[in-house]
Amino acid sequence: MTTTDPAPPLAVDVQDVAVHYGRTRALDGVSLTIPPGAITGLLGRNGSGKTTLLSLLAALRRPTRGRVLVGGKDPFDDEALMEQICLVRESGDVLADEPLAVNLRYLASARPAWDEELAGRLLDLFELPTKTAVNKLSRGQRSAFGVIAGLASRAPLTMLDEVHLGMDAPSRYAFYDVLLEDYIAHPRTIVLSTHLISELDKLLEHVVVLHRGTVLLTSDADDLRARGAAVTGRAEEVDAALSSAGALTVLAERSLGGTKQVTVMGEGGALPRSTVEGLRDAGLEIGPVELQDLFVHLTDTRRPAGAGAEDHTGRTR
Ligand SMILES: Nc1ncnc2c1ncn2[C@@H]1O[C@H](COP(=O)(O)OP(=O)(O)OP(=O)(O)O)[C@@H](O)[C@H]1O
Repeated sequence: MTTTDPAPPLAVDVQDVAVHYGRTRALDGVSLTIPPGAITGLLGRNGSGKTTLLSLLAALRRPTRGRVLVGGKDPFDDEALMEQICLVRESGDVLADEPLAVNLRYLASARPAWDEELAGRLLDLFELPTKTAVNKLSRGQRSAFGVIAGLASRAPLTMLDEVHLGMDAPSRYAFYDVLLEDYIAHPRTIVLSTHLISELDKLLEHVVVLHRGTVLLTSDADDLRARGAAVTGRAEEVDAALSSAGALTVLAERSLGGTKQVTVMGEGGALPRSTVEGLRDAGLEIGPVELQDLFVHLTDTRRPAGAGAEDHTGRTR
């Protein structure tokens, strides 16, 4: 490999990891893998352990128990490997009193694959003032700076921890476009921790859901989408077809005028093909399930543990 060859995307392997902050178990018995060269969504409710997990992958802390491997190696105390790992957090790891331009020069010197041209293009896109100190920027401007730091680093493992949360909608959608375009041109492992699941749905290729410090689910995103379907049609036709469709779990219902969309999930895994065909034969439109609906269902703490499947009227079968 010459010095100009980009480093390959890095895989992540987390083995039976625990992180305890005093009596708080931020992570407990967490084992998961993150595939190299894919965009992974790290999802979880507030306090589920996302930031703690990312800080382990970036070698900012050691686990209380277990092993973290990035590209097959322990990143802790491995400077060459740490250069390949970029974590951008909303709190920002920046020279807060220094102007943006100084921060960008620092990043360019610290990141082997830093792309000056991309950084400049994003500065223009987000209209950031380069002479202003970071601590004088608005929240949205600081978020945009975090996005620039993450994307222009082109790190083989790039992790953005809710960094785009403070950006307004046009800026966020511009970010998603640039992220996808740059990821296709320069494949790397990207992990996005986010609460804005519906906005990112189509970008995600792999999903990890943490819940109360444990792994609730880890899956290829398309396999997850195939567990359910969004069924749309005239309200009475949707109701009639679903009531004779067998055991299904209703994730969400939306109505507009006489039209209804019900998002359903098959019991214990994928939705049977025969069920989908039956609904289609009834003249209903079948679309993919939204990850947001699955996420809300899976992490709904109001649902009693071990509750049976519900039909579309909410009755347990
Ligand atoms: N430095 C710390 N000291 C003590 N407890 C902590 C510390 N950092 C996190 N925790 C606790 O660990 C748990 C996991 O926190 P973490 O920040 O990893 O969650 P998160 O999923 O990123 O949450 P959010 O979505 O709200 O940002 C929480 O209960 C939190 O209160």
